[in-house]
Amino acid sequence: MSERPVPTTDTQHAAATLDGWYTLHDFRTIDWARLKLVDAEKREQMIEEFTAFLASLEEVEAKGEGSHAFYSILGQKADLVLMVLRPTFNELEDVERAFRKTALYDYMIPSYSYVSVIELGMYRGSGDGDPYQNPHIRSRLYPTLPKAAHICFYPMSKARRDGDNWYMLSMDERKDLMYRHSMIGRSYAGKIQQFIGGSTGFDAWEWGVTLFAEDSLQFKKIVYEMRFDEVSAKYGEFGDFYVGNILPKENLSTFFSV
Ligand code: VOV
Repeated sequence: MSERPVPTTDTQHAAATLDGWYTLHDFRTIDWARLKLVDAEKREQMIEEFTAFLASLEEVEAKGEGSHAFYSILGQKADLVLMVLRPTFNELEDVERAFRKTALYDYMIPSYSYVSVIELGMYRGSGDGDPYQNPHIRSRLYPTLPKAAHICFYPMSKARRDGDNWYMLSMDERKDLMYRHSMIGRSYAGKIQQFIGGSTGFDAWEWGVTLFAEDSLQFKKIVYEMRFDEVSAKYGEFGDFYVGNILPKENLSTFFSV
């Protein structure tokens, strides 16, 4: 049995999508001035408790029931991001609740958040059979997020301007443009892993783009190269970019040392 109805593509204006796990990006800024006032022993206890919270997320991931990524963020837009993937909105809320209960949470100021659902476009169809039963497709819809050295997140939309309106293009035109986009993407195989979250109706932009890489320079290279590609050059509209470094739970003491 398919978990979701199998979409058909060509008869509709909207490109059919396969939809996987719901995704929350929760960006937080640490209130360092307040944290400095906490004595060292209490701070260590808080870090221990937070480590246990991250370990509980790892257990869910090990069971294949969700995934997460925890990264520090460079610059002043945020200090941390917890990216969480779960089968339902309710389970995302469960994670938010558990996060809220940690003592360290009280020293974190919300800076940005983004809600989406892992999405695969079906511009080129999905092959024979029920795509939701195809192991390759499943591994992309319900992924275990990489533990790569670096993350880059940004929201984006496709333009709806007079003249350049993505949503007024024919399916064939969009298919052709997306094919060219995918060819650039493929040239970054082994360097960048991308996760596209569809967010129309969920958040302020239409997609949340999350990229992972071992070499942070690859983010600049792919985004710059794509700017010259028609899909991005004509139709791409972008929000703020958030970049950062993996934060393993073993490094929390160093991260929170003040
Ligand atoms: C590793 C790089 C990489 C690769 C291989 C890749 C491939 C593909 C394929 C094959 C497809 C279509 C089918 C599907 O699988 O969804 C997509 C779809 C999409 N992409 Fe992409 N993309 C990449 C990378 C990649 C980047 C860096 C960006 C940001 C664009 C930029 O200018 O900053 C992006 C955006 C998107 C979006 C917003 C969509 C959905 C658009 C829609 O209208 O539906 N993407 N993408």
